[in-house]
Amino acid sequence: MGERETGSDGRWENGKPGAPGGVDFKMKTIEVDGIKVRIQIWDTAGQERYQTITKQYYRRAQGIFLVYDISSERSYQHIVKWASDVDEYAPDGVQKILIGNKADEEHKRQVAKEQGLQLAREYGMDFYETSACSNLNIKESFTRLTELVLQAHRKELEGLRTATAPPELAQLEEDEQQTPGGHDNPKNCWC
Ligand SMILES: Nc1nc2c(ncn2[C@@H]2O[C@H](COP(=O)(O)OP(=O)(O)OP(=O)(O)O)[C@@H](O)[C@H]2O)c(=O)[nH]1
Repeated sequence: MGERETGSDGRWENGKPGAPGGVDFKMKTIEVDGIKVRIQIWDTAGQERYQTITKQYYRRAQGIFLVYDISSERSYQHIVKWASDVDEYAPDGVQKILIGNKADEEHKRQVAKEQGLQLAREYGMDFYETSACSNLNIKESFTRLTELVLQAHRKELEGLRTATAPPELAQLEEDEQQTPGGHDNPKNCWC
């Protein structure tokens, strides 16, 4: 989707150039529930000729936007194919959101909002109509997808928090005494 922001402090940053054909990479830091989350965004091309490459990027995805253009019935019909590719190549727990983009082009609309909602319901996904031009629902949809990814990885996050928490002082003293080279046994060493 054609995001247009650039720069740091919550705005888009261009990723390293040189990602292979059909893939655009950007990074952004957003805050969700008081947690600062740095997200990597891989924008894979829709064209058929890039499919072999772009499918490889699904494997490590944690969240995916399936995007159609509200002014193109054809792009809406294509979502079925994208969804089946995602099922085949993305990890099981991947979080997905359906997006109807170009909502600013109301005069060219070919896909009713209800059709988007209906498809999203069928797939059990959240749904947003967005506009990269008028900035409609861009922040909301990224925040929601990040929220879903965080929720899906809550257990891993809790594990990380526990693992990095500083041990209690008493625990440190206890560990020191059990160490072969600890003060209670100066003759012991590691060699
Ligand atoms: N009016 C309008 N135009 C948009 C919007 N988002 C993207 N565009 C235009 O649509 C065209 C395609 O945008 P891209 O960002 O290249 O779309 P893409 O899905 O990455 O295209 P592929 O790389 O072919 O998959 C460009 O001319 C954009 O300016 C939008 O929200 N509203």
